[in-house]
Amino acid sequence: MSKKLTFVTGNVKKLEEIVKILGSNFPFELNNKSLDLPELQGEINEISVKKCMEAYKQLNTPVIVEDTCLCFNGLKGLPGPYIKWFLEKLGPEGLYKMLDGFEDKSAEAVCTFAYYSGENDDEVVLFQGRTKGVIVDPRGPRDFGWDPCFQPEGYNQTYAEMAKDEKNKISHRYRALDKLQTYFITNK
Ligand SMILES: O=P(O)(O)OP(=O)(O)OP(=O)(O)OC[C@H]1O[C@@H](n2cnc3c(O)ncnc32)[C@H](O)[C@@H]1O
Ligand SMILES: [Mg+2]
Repeated sequence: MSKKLTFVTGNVKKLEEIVKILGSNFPFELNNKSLDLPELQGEINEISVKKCMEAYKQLNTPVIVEDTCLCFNGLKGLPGPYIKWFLEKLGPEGLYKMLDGFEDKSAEAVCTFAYYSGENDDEVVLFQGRTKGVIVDPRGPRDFGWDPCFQPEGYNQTYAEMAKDEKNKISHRYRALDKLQTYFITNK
């Protein structure tokens, strides 16, 4: 193994899923570093690029970060990147109630990985995965974020009710990691 990459997150549940999804099929050594990185406001891609550069500034080594958004179509994409704060204050029930006055309960979970090698001519590379669904009255275990109120399209279970392996086959995170994996396997 030549390259070492550092994945920076303060979220253990994210890390757990990433390790499971990648399994042994990843050509680089992936270390984890827990930092609470500042997240600037803006559009999804811009936030990810800035988060990645901030991680690089702090660690000075090739880094990967991930940012997850939950976009309500009825609210024109909000809370989007601000979902963490909405979830923290309102909980999954409150997220569902936010859509009370809206007929459209559809939403999209968006996961963006950002990688920066730190090498001179390189830029931050993004890998994005999206999963469509609807926001429902929460059902299932409460161990990971907004999982209880997100029901993926074509399923009658919420992410929280699904077996972890099943979520990991269709999730926003899986889809983003699939692209990231292909990139690193091709650029070994
Ligand atoms: O250190 P980082 O990686 O930023 O970790 P974080 O917890 O701050 O994560 P984000 O900034 O990406 O904010 C996303 C929010 O959505 C939650 N979340 C992320 N992925 C999720 C998933 O697959 N299912 C449910 N909730 C999720 C997460 O717990 C946060 O509250
Ligand atoms: Mg964060």
